[in-house]
Amino acid sequence: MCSRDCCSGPGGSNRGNTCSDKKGAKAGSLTGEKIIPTPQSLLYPYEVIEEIADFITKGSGMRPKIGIICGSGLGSLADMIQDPKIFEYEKIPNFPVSTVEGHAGRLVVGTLEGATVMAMQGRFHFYEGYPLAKCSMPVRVMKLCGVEYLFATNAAGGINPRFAVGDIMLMHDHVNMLGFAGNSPLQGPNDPRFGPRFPALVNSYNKDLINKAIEIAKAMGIESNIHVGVYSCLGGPNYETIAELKALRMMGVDAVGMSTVHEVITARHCDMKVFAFSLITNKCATEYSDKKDDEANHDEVMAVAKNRQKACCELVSRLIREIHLASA
Ligand SMILES: O=P(O)(O)O[C@@H]1C[C@H](O)[C@@H](CO)O1
Ligand code: HPA
Repeated sequence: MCSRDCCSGPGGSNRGNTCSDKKGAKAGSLTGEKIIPTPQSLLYPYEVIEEIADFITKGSGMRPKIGIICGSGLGSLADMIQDPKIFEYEKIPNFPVSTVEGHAGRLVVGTLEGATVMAMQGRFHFYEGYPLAKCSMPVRVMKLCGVEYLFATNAAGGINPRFAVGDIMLMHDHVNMLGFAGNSPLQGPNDPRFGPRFPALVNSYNKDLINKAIEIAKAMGIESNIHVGVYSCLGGPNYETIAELKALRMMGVDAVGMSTVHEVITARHCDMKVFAFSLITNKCATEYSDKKDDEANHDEVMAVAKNRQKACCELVSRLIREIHLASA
């Protein structure tokens, strides 16, 4: 049994894949260590991503243009897809499995508002024990399937006091807390077939798509529930302390979650256009109190997502329609 990350972690086994231990190499090093740190980018070489992408494009007979990542409780975004071809994660070679409630664990390929799309009904989080490169590996699969636009969605806690539960925050920037701690999905040798060694991240969130989404929200009559703001990803799985939330607010963060940022970094590295939003599922307290209401919990997150799925679905489908019409 290999002790490297590619073979260990949730979902565990290395299914049919890339690990050199399979070919008989011994885990170990000159110093006798049993665990060899593997640079993140070596976990999924280009050729492996290409194999996964081929599996999906051949299996679906499609080259999707738009990729969607469904946040916690937002799996219904993928239920809108017409003529869906469904790939259970556990049946996709070298794919991790989803371990979180509200993340079904399947890839859905089909059409939505005339556009070809692929949606992840279930994403991978750092706190599940996956390294960031593994969490965001599906974004590279999307790229090699032909995806040009990434729609990333998440459930998040609202730190901005103006935000109410059920509001939608269009992301226009992020604060990468895991990056501050020295972690990146791009860590390790760079493969220029994906993108440059030092990608710039200013203007990561496509302004045209944000503006179109605001227009759509106006047309839907939900303008007062829409904000534009800054998201930050922490490692989780614990929710934040009051002191952490205060610090995030001072840094200009409006909403906090446990995903998306590393997916956006990976998408921008390979030059995808990005649209992302947070559904505010709970308000984060930034003052000390004894109120139990101040404590976030996943059941509440899921319940709010369920209540607001209709609005989220409409926003996403209308925006996809605009992209499709503009390129037709
Ligand atoms: O996958 P997302 O970011 O939507 O999920 C959020 C963060 C945690 O996974 C979970 C906490 O309730 O919801
Ligand atoms: O308050 C939160 N913090 C972190 N992640 C979250 N996901 C939903 N709500 C939250």
